[in-house]
Amino acid sequence: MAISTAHSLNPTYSIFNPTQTHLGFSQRQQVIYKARVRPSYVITCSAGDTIVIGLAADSGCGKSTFMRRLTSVFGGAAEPPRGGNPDSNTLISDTTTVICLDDYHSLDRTGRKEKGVTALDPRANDFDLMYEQVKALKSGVAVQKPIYNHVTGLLDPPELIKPPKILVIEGLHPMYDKRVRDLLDFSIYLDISNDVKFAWKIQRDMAERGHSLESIKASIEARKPDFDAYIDPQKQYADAVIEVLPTQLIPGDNEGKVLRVKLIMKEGVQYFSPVYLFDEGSTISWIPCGRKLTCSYPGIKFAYGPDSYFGNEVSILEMDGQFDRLDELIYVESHLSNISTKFYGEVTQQMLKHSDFPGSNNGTGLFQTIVGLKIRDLFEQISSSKAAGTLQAAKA
Ligand SMILES: Nc1ncnc2c1ncn2[C@@H]1O[C@H](COP(=O)(O)OP(=O)(O)OP(=O)(O)O)[C@@H](O)[C@H]1O
Ligand SMILES: O=C(CO)[C@H](O)[C@H](O)COP(=O)(O)O
Repeated sequence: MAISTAHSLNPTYSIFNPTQTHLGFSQRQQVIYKARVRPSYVITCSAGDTIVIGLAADSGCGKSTFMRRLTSVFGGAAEPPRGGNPDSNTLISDTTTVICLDDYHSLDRTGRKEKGVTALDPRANDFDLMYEQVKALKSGVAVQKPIYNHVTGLLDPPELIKPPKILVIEGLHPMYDKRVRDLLDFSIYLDISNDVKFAWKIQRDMAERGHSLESIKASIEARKPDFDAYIDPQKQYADAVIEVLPTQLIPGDNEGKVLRVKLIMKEGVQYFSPVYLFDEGSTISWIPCGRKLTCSYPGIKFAYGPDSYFGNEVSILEMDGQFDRLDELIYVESHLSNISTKFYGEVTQQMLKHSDFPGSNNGTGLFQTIVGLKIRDLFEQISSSKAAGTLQAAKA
């Protein structure tokens, strides 16, 4: 994608209204903030073919892991912008650009502390800027996106983001603001139940970040009211939800190691046809353990069927338990339809390729991989329908 002569767009496109105050920022704070993040736009030659995917979840719920699986489906490594801020949250590959919506925090760590708001509170985020920039990228215009630095807790100088083929916006609020939501071609919500979230947080923040059990509990409790008010309700808008629950195969289990995972897929979404097990629309329960699939205690159970979710018609595919041998996943894959693979065994191949990623032996990894393949399929369908439209217009 070539970039034409860079120049600012019409000043009326400016994001910041000088009369608007950002949650009671002082005059000085506003000046610093605006200087840091005020975007300078660049017009590109792109025809605006970018498709936009939204991925919502709370912090520590597997968004990065999912993104690594998704970018791998398209091939090529995803890396931060070359020569840019080493603390950038952006990941760029040949096909995809993943931006983290934390970059639209309008209050830095100190600012949030002073105002007594969490990062989940919409008042700590700049939805006008998020909307303008996602809209610009979708229509082929590069933007100077702010960076929220998780190391320092400050807003860093912006980085240039060019319109990619696929733009993924991941974070706390991709579906909160209707204007941003309406720009999404497909949306996903990772719904991690409290017990499981707690187990994952302990595992990561205690082992890798040296936090105490008490501080992890306190941080989860402090975020919960805002999580319930602003993050969780977004799942009603998602085209696909990956819900992660404690297993039902071990009565009273609270270890969070064996998981029951549901893939909830909305019916009637353009360019997306839900995956099914054995027979589309039937209600099925399947225990695949036996000669073709090795299962140690507590085994594996699949379920599939139609259902309703927030008043929408959905299909739900469920897996409870974990795989002993990933190569045998091919047996399960061969019973799934509409998985949008390009060759027999592609799901199994992807899972084997990333067997070291968290969740590779259970439904989280399996369903994330399948959603990645569905996104590739959606992208290809949208691209070919746009190409067909362009050809027709040229003929007319
Ligand atoms: N499917 C999974 N199974 C088990 N543990 C998982 C799974 N996904 C994530 N985790 C755990 O949660 C931690 C956070 O995962 P990840 O970094 O992908 O989440 P995130 O949503 O990107 O987090 P953050 O927003 O805080 O950067 C991992 O280190 C791992 O311990
Ligand atoms: O919920 C979060 C999303 O990742 C973070 O807590 C939020 O971005 C604030 O970051 P930090 O804790 O580094 O100040």
